[in-house]
Amino acid sequence: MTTLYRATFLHTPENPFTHAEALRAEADGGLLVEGGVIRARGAFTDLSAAYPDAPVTDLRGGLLLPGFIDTHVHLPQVRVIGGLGLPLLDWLDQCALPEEARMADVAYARGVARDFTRGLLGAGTTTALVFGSHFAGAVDAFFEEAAKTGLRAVTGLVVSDRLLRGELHTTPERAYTEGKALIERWHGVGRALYAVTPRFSLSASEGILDACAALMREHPGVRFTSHINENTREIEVVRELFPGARDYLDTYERAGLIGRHSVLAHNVHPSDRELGVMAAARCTAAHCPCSNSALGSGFFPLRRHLDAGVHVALGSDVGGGTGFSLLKEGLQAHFMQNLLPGGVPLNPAHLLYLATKAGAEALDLPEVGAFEPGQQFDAVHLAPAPGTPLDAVFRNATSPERALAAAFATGTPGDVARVWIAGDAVHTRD
Ligand SMILES: O=c1[nH]c(=O)c2nc[nH]c2[nH]1
Ligand SMILES: [Zn+2]
Repeated sequence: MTTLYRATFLHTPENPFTHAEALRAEADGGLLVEGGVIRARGAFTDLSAAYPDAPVTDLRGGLLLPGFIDTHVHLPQVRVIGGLGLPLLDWLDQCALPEEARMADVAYARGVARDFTRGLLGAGTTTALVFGSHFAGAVDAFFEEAAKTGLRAVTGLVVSDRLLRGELHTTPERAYTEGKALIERWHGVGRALYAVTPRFSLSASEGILDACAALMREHPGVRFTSHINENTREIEVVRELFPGARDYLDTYERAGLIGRHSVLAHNVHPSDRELGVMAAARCTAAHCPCSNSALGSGFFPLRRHLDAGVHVALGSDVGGGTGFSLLKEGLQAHFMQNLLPGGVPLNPAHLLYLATKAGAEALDLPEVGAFEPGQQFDAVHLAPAPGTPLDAVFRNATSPERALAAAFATGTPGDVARVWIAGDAVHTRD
């Protein structure tokens, strides 16, 4: 099936942190999509002349962006968003972990997976690196829900063997066998990819990190994700637990877990050595600004990451984060860099890149992240309801870039009118 989409569209096929003019915009643009793949892109008048028989879907009056890519979000925490006012370790104990224990019940986990997937798609997120559950049945339930809805999900069994609560602990042997079974069942099936996921070094012994490394070695192509350097108290505990490690990163590095397919969430308090190793390994820091603010974790040192050459993408970190919208994460990143002495001034091109192409790079998914011919048509149509302030800005914007800035400043999931993955409509606002 072929469709010619007519829209004001923007995308960042290049990295605006390293390329001038990275933001590409068409005020009256056309995207020719055939079988879910973008075949041609340009001014609408040119495309309609070249493809006069293609049926036109008219999306004028809003903005069409590549689908958002969330590189850090927790499946079992959708129902506990809003536990404000606690630092990380207290928030885990009081808010997150009691809910995560409920995921042992697969029927409960199915409901959570539905809420979660709806939250992502409704915010315009089409690809997500998802911290799964400590329970294999819940991870299965989420893979099934993602397959049903079309969401591109990269996820896995979360493993820990200490310092959480008994129900959430496993053993290195079980972590390996359950992980292996899930990889064999899901990795590379449809749009699903597996991510080996020790929760964080605080809750993961060397034995369980070694089990994770065995899964990575035996299944090339699976992704790796965990947390790092989020909170000063957490870092102290990790230092005590791993007296032989040079730093937090080293707890993963010496197990063989750091490489091109590794995504480490937060990294608010890194050392220069850690940044150097992350850059050399070409792994990614998933920056989660709303979570860092809500949990009081600190200001992400974006300048130091960029100077060291570390790739950075964006994560919502639901439920430490405050919702699924990567527009809100972009705005909060902008605020925090503004407030941080020596912070990086972030313009709309940076924000769009962080919310889209940067995530595709992080996950090594060249088929998504922008509107290049040959890429999948994963897209979000922002079309605010008539009479809203964002609608007023859109109707009076002097350029697509101005409208994009306003979308980050004041856009919400309520402004997401329609979302496509591989050309299929996966969400339509009521
Ligand atoms: O923001 C966070 N959310 C979590 O669930 C978590 N677990 C370990 N470290 C974490 N940080
Ligand atoms: Zn997290």
